[in-house]
Amino acid sequence: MLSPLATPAATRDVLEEHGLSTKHALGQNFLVNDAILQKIVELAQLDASDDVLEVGPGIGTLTIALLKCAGRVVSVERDADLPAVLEDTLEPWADRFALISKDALELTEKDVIEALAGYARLAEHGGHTPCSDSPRYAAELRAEHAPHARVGLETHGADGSPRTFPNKFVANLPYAVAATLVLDFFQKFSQLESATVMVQKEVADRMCAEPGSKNYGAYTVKLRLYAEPAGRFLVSPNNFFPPPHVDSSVLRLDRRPVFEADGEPLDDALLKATCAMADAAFASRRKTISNSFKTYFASRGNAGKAFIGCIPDLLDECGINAKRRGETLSLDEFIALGKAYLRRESNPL
Ligand SMILES: C[S@@+](CC[C@H](N)C(=O)[O-])C[C@H]1O[C@@H](n2cnc3c(N)ncnc32)[C@H](O)[C@@H]1O
Repeated sequence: MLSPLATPAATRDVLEEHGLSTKHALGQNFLVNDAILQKIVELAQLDASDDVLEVGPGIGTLTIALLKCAGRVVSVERDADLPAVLEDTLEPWADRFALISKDALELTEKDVIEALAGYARLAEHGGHTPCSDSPRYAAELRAEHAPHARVGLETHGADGSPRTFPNKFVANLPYAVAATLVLDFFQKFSQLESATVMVQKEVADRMCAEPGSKNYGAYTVKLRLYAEPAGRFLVSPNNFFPPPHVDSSVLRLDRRPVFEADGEPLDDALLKATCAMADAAFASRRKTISNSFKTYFASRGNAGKAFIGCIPDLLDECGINAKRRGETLSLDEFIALGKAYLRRESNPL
């Protein structure tokens, strides 16, 4: 068994011991089936060289599975009642686990570096860190002395190549913020190689949607600039305590290896412009792309209104028929629009 907490009885017992009950407002639907944990860690392809970022450890059910299969785990939890629980349930792994108590939507790189500095302190003081003399921990020891230096995020992969922490994001996410968090983390943590996340099934459908389908929208385009779906499976409500009212999916997204359009790297300005083109194309989903662009720019002040006259040329330059709808455009066409947009001397972004 990967996690002794993955049963309804064990989950109820832990909550009762601490005088707690689940909080619906925080999306607290705890996993109670070990077979699902097994499938999550398999999909995430974890090994001891992986450093994992988790959002919402809850009482630690999935966290234990992560600690058994990966190297270090840093978890972010918003519920102020849970650190005391996690101190108990994760006690055997205290040397490889760090908790950041805050809203994951506000997580910064600095928070993660400070969590790493915590590991370094343990290593230096003998702690319980079993591999404190391994090269993987050298960077953290340096982080102790310069906790805000970027070097604090350096670590080494299984093949000994340098990389930065955390390289994998694995979580059973609070559904209300799941879509936002996944996109935000791919944008914010450039070192993330993949995200393996439990989300509401409909959110997974949006993340995986292809052009021309009803689930394809501005969010899909933005996420797919950063990552590609690499596998998923369905999870029914009876695998949670309490059961949610929706079906869930676990989805793995792998970072796109290189951001390229016509052989050129996508820089931040182009990523931002391409995201704006996605918002513009889906501003009025039922309208033609030309009219949807007009609606979008009309709502963006005088500079936006002034840009409306450029829309026919912009579409023409990218070989996009003005009568098409946003949902038919491929990722490459959105990137082409972003590039053409940036070529304009004055743009309202
Ligand atoms: C679906 S539960 C998952 C719990 C546990 N990982 C499991 O699989 O059983 C979601 C968790 O996210 C936490 N949470 C909710 N909103 C959050 C936020 N904005 N930032 C960090 N954690 C949050 C909840 O308190 C809860 O522990």
